[in-house]
Amino acid sequence: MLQATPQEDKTRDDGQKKASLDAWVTHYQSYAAKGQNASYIPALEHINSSQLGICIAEPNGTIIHSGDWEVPFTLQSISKVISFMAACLGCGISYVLERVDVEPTGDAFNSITRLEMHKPGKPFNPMINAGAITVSSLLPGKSPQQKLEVLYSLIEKLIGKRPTINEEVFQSEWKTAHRNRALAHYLKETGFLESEVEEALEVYLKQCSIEVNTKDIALIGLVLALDGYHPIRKEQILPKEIARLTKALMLTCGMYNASGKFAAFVGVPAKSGVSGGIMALAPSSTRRVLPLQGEFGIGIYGPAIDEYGNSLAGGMLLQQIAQEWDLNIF
Ligand SMILES: NC(=O)CC[C@H](N)C(=O)O
Repeated sequence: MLQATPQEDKTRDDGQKKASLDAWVTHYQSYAAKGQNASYIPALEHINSSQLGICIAEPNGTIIHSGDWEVPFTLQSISKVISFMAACLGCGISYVLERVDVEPTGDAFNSITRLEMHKPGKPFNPMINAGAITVSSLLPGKSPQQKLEVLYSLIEKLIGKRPTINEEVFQSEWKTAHRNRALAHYLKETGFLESEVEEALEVYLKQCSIEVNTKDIALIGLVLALDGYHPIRKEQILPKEIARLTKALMLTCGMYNASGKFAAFVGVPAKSGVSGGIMALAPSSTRRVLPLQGEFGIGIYGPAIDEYGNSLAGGMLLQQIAQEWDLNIF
């Protein structure tokens, strides 16, 4: 009996995956109208909120994408994952965990309440603003520029290009970051912040303003899925311990106070940002049914967010993919 060559099989398979993504993106795009852009950062308010795009990155270099996958957006809270990894790489896991815990809060990402309720005010985890501002202050380097350089070079290794900052978004948030300033002052008073308040904020808000597209974050997700191994560079970029710890934090705290629901009903490590990005990943699974058995990274963009700050249509799209492709890790 004639059989298709492996190459033909793969092409057909990718075509099927792309057709599924196209259909789901078209379907879920209409749900964006139920969400709203993050208006507390003025520069994000006027972005076209009906956009939805996705990119999948596989270890063999295959990239499958659909919709508005190429549109640039700012990392926002997705940057917390990268700064946490960079701080662990630079100072060691135990040093970082002396200053920030690994417990979910169930509170909004920018909440201040637990800092005062639980003495001595150690931030609960690095995926909420209090923890992420602390982590930014721990990055190696004496000045904000040096700390940011550490971050940029890790990102460059991960995505293969030097990141740039969206200056308009940075300025817009810098001028209005009253709550983040309050958090940073409180953390300074309790001794968890290692740099001056304005310096920590500059690093944190600039990392939030780094511009990416869905392919970039899918690649970062892929490296995490492979426990820190970069399949295109063929290099272990992060120690396995850091990659695993980061994935655990994404699963338990990455979708803010909807993290429990995501773990329960989607079941993959994911991290969102208020600009509408979601970085997710699928570790390999022998239980999984076709079409995707190996590890892969997922990048999603849909700027209309829900009450928790997660992309509304993007979250639904991720849930659909996880269900259809049997990605749930549990
Ligand atoms: N949830 C987010 O994406 C928050 C990031 C944003 N820059 C802030 O600090 O508020």
